[in-house]
Formats: sequence, structure tokens, C-alpha cells
Amino acid sequence: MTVLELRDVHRTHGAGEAMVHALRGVSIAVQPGELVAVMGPSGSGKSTLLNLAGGLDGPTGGEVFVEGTAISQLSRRSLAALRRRAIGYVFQDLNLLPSLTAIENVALPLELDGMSVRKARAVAAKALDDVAISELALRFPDEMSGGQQQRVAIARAVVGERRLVLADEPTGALDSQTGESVLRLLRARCDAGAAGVLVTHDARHAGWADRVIFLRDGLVVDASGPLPEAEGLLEAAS
Ligand SMILES: Nc1ncnc2c1ncn2[C@@H]1O[C@H](COP(=O)(O)OP(=O)(O)OP(=O)(O)O)[C@@H](O)[C@H]1O
Repeated sequence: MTVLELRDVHRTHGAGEAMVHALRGVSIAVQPGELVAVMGPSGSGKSTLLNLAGGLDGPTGGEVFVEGTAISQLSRRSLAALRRRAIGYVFQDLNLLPSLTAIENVALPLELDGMSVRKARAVAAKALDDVAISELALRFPDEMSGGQQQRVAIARAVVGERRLVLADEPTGALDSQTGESVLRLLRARCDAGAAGVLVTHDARHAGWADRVIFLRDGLVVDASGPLPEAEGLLEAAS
């Protein structure tokens, strides 16, 4: 089943002369096992697309479907449950809770979903092990490097077998080696069956994706295989 579908999605901000058309009719579909990179110049609508895909924002036109469900039809409570259970987010602002340890941060969505603390901690410990930082489980975010925090954020995004993983420049300011390991984790999650959407400015990062969608002024201007087509488009845009 298609995990994520945007059908003729529009998003405007503001009104009257100040109205901005962040997205002007975008249609995409992402299948299980597929990692799709979204590229485009600053202001082209990439973050808007990701926020709509994750149900963090609603479209002003068109519809977003997650696993066949139109998310505009969901109650607030159902949408919150869908976000917690099915969707993992790795955003540049990591949103790790500073007063919780690494393992508590990863376990939190599971506990919120009703899993016992004991079981949630066991699942979280496995997720931290998967991203090779099990020895940091009891550290607080400010006791970890940026790369280590990023791994915690990835573990939290995929814990509990989330089927849709959304990443907005997940490598942030990381050095290239650490950044690559974050992308490798995302790729591995998709290879294990999740659908992924990766917003990036970096053509090398887009090289981890199965295909690249290129946005300009809120429209998909090309959807192609990964490199070298994406590099050509980037050069054409600059
Ligand atoms: N809350 C908002 N209010 C008003 N305008 C907004 C809002 N959010 C986004 N926009 C506008 O919508 C357009 C698309 O923004 P968006 O952040 O999606 O672009 P982007 O491609 O992610 O850019 P960047 O690469 O710089 O992060 C821009 O013109 C932006 O100024």
C-alpha cells in the first residue's frame, strides 16, 4: 500500500497581497521501502511539504493520505495517534527533551501510546543499539555531541516500527562522516520496509535516495532518478 500520498496539495500562508503560495498543487506518492529526496532552492516549499506529509500542518487545498487515510478526515486525537505510531520525524531542530535521558527520549512516544515503561525501555534500548550508541543511554542531551544527539533523534524516529520517516536536513551541521552515518541509518530503515522522505540541499545526500523530486516555487518541476540528474538540475537552478 502507498504509505504517503499528496494529491494536488496546495498551501498558502497569509492573505490578500501578502499571500504566499508555498505549494501550488503538488502530487507525490511514496511506497514502502522507498526513500525519496526532495530538493529545491530556498523558499521552494520543501519544509512545507514535509510538515504537511507529517500532519503537522494542514493543506489549504488537495489532500494528504497516510496509508490510505485522508488525514484531514481524522479527529485531532486520531491524528495525534497516527503521528505517534506511524510517523517518525528527524528535523534539524532535534526536539530532544533536555530533562530526559537518551533512552527516556526514545521511549517516550511508546509510553505515550500506552506501552508499559518496562517494555518501552527495552524497545528503546534496542533502537539505541541499532544506532550504535547504547552506551549513552543514560546521558542527557547536553552531555552528548551533536552527532550523538542526532542518532538519538533517529532512534526515536524509527522506534516502534514507524512506517513513514520524515527527515528535514537531518545531517544539519554534522561533519560529513557523522552525517553519512545518519543517512545510512535512514536508508537502512527504508530498506527494512519504511517509506522515507528526505529534504536536502546536498546532491550527495540525495544520492542515498531512490529518486529525487525537485521543487521550485511550490511546484514539482522534475521527478527523476537520483544522480546525476539531480546534480544537473541543481546546476541549472543556480
Ligand atoms: N508560517 C509561514 N508564514 C508565512 N509564509 C511562510 C510560512 N512558512 C513558509 N512560508 C513561505 O512559504 C514558502 C515556502 O517555505 P518553505 O519553508 O517550505 O521553503 P523551503 O524550500 O523549505 O526553504 P528552505 O530551504 O530555506 O528551508 C516561502 O516563501 C516561505 O517564506
